[in-house]
Amino acid sequence: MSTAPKLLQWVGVPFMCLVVIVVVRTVTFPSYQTRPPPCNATDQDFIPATRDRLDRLAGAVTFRTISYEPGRGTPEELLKFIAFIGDSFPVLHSSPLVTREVVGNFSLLYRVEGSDSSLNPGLLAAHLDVVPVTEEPGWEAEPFSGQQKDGFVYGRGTIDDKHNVMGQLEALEFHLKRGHRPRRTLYLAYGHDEEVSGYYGAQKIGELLEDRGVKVEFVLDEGLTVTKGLVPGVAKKVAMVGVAEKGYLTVKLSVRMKGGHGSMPEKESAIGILSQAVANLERNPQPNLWGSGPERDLTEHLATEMSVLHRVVTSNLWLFTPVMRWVMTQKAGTNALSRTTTAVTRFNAGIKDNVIAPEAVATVNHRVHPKHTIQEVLDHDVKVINDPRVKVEVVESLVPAPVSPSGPESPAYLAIQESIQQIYPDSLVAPSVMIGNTDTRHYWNLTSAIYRFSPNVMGPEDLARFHGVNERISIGDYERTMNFYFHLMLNVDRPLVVRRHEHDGDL
Ligand SMILES: N[C@@H](Cc1ccccc1)C(=O)O
Ligand SMILES: CCCCCC(=O)O
Ligand SMILES: [Zn+2]
Ligand SMILES: [Zn+2]
Repeated sequence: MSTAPKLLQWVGVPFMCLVVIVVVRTVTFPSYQTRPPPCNATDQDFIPATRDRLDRLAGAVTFRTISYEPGRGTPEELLKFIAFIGDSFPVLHSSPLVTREVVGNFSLLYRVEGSDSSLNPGLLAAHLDVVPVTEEPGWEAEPFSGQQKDGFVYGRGTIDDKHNVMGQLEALEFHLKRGHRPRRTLYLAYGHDEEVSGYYGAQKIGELLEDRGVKVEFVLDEGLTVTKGLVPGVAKKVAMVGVAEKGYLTVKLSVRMKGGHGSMPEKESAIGILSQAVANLERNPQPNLWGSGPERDLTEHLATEMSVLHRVVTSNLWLFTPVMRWVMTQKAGTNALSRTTTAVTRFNAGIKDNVIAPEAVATVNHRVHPKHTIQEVLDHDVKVINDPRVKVEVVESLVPAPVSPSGPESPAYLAIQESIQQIYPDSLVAPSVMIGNTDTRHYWNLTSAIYRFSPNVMGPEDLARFHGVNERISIGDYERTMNFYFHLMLNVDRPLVVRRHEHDGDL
């Protein structure tokens, strides 16, 4: 037999088999998207973003409740904010159903007594503090003004995380004002130092609840959001519910050399050596683990909603994972889902123009992929730095969170999904990995059903607003935030058993 037919036989036939398998899997790949039972909410079951509600959010933003370091914040601002909250929600604060405790001097723990003690309490979390404002220019409104402009409320904390604090309290106030008596006891836990790991706030709340033997049905804290234009190949909005949370590892790099007069420098300096180490870290990212952890579920939950080419790839990850690994690293948001990230967040050296710096110090902030270990991340750093003169020290670390149940195995997850779909009927919902860290680390012993989600919409251009310039929330999104919590409080106020959710294809 001549070469050509033999080549065809040896290459053509297997290739055709491959094509058939890829096509069959694409057309038969299951849809994970479902719709909840019809919502029987009436027009009265709606919280409008009225002037007074917007003014309360704007008022909350004016308090400079900045966290700098663990144990170093702005106590007087926190006390003013706490008093403002007390004045803003008179029904809630005078209800016989509600008790409020101040924990760790500046954190708040509300308990709303439910009538059915057979139901485990639920816990909604958020935080009172914010990160500082850097000297980066570009704010279109004063960062602590709460200014309402062009349909947005501007300011530090408007999406991280005062919209959740105020949105939850507005929803509860609205329920209680109408005489609603919850069946399920509900905790509202507001830490005052989340931005510096929550050791004096949420940790104390978690310990206090544990000491009381409290077990909760679920925890919902801040997290990723409803996203648009973030998932390659998906035109619809995608609500990403964090069922997992990356760990973190903060590393201090330091180099000590001989100082001296700027006129007689040695061949190498502490600054130069450390700069090279930092450059090596940035040029050699931690391994790409996309597809080995819960981020795979996010993609597979959206496969049937994607444009054809993306759908072929995501329905055949057995073959195309290397392709996905490349695609997902092209943008910061999806890269953060794929690997342990490396962010050099501080670099300090030198005291005077004509003095050789005897020391250079840098801080590296890693967010650890769920399938990575702290030691593996450290080993990679040391290997890549490849210079014994650079001292590598662990400042703080946290292992990745346990993965919470999602989908049909988790009624709490479905109640969150249902609430999202009632507010964003055109949005898809999928489990995801929380790429930042939250106070939920302090609630691991209270339940295995821990979720991270914030009910506002973020596009690619919005991600930089977290901890960045022009943090803002649209009036529409704040209205949807309040109403998400209104519906959630109703959707969890029954025994959480799995209810049949119709598959999109069934409708
Ligand atoms: N939530 C903030 C601050 C934080 C960092 C690390 C642990 C806990 C909280 C972040 O993710 O950056
Ligand atoms: C990315 C969303 C926020 C992460 C938690 C925080 O910075 O408070
Ligand atoms: Zn936050
Ligand atoms: Zn934050």
